[in-house]
Amino acid sequence: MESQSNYQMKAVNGDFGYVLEDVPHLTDYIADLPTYPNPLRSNSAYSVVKQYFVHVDDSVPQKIVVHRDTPRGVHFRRAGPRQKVYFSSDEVQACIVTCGGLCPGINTVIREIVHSLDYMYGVKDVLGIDGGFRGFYSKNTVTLTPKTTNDIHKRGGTILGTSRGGHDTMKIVDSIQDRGINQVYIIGGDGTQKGAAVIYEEIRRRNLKVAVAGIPKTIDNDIPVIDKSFGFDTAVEEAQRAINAAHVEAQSAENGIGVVKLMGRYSGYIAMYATLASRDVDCCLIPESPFYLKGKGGLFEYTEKKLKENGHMVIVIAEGAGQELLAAECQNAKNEQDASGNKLLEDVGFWLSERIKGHFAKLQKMPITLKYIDPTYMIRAIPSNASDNVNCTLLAQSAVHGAMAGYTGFTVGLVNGRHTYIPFNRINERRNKVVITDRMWARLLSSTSQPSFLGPKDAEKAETEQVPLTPMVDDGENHEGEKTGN
Ligand SMILES: Nc1ncnc2c1ncn2[C@@H]1O[C@H](COP(=O)(O)OP(=O)(O)O)[C@@H](O)[C@H]1O
Ligand SMILES: O=P(O)(O)OC[C@H]1O[C@](O)(COP(=O)(O)O)[C@@H](O)[C@@H]1O
Ligand SMILES: [Mg+2]
Repeated sequence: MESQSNYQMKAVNGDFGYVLEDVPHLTDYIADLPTYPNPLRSNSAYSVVKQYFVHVDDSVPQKIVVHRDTPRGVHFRRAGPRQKVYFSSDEVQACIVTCGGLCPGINTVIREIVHSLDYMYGVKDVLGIDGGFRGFYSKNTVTLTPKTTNDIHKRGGTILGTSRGGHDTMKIVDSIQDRGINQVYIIGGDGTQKGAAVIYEEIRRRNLKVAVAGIPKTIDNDIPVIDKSFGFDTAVEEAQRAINAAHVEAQSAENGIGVVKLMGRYSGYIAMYATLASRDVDCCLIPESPFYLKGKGGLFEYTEKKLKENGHMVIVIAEGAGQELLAAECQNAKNEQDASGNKLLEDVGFWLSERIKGHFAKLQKMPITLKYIDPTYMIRAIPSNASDNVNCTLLAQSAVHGAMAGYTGFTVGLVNGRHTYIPFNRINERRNKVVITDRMWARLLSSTSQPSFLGPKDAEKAETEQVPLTPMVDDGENHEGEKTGN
């Protein structure tokens, strides 16, 4: 096997097109590190498990659907406990930081990191960083113990606080060094994982024995490579309550329309899954699929048709959808960003509701009753559901096993149902988006019967790009964009 490495990724090539996109290890830049037998060897809960320890060569394929002659392709290192660890229990000074927007399950991840470090590895020193990245250099830390974190998974939000902006690499790494921290657990979304990558690089430049582990958090489910991010299931489930309310309101009025705005700045996964789950939604609008209001095949025409057929209609719109339409109409539209550099969006749900009301008022022959529901923060501020709690637990345990085993510069994530360590650059190179020429979006279109809104121009564009609008045969591609569907 040949291997080539840089700060972020070690690509190891094997036979039949096998590639391991490996994560860095402390021994890549620090020589002669001592090792210790994994304390789990004498842990009564785990010692009875046959093959509890992960084999050093275990890896997980990124592409699970293959043909007979397909090369073996990209693999990621399998997560889990190793026979040897690179930290003794009393040497570890860990810290946990949470950044970016809230998401159900953050507290569960915090709890499980603290509990796993203590109960599995005998680590007692765990610090919480207060209020996101800037907390490293502008606030005091909090001590985290199994006792103080025992029931935090029942609460929404993050007990540590979070923030956007404030990422100052030098100050953060100075603080890590000054406090003697040697394991850093960073819970956050795409922005946070970019921040984690530069922290890791600076730590490596300074030759510090500090493991940096990312745990991906995003309610938008827009982190690439991984199957699904924690909290997503909970959010989709909670969104059902808003959609149900919109449906009840719409059904109970003559020509009733319910409009629900859901999260999704750049990716419409929550809207798509909430729509597919509900069956009460007649139209789902997401950032990836441009739509138009007037004329043939437009939203107004479809709304009139639905009201005539059913007497009511439910529309789900992701907050990032239709922003270009809105900007074209509002002269004084702001082009602002939040402290992390994310685009600040106009309220597209309110805008759409007003435009629909205006259209039917002009028509005169069809009076409507429209109710607009914006449950955004209610959806992300709740505790995680049972399935996400288990998901969070396994992610936290995998992160702890990885750091104890000396891996660094990695994000832990589920790939094809297995926990893996993924190099930061793979997580940070792009954003996961709904692919509107893939099967999942086709399923949605077929379940709502909404128009595809692909005007002649879009169809032409798709044709010139040679993207099949409705693939009739299985092309065998495991499109990353449809990670949460197949
Ligand atoms: N490219 C980047 N490099 C370094 N830090 C970043 C970068 N992008 C975002 N961050 C930092 O990551 C944190 C969270 O980012 P944000 O975009 O708000 O949320 P999320 O991580 O959930 O996407 C913020 O403190 C922000 O300053
Ligand atoms: O109002 P805030 O706190 O900036 O959050 C709004 C944004 O947070 C999100 O939930 C996603 O945020 P993250 O990238 O931090 O996970 C978006 O859907 C939404 O646009
Ligand atoms: Mg983000």
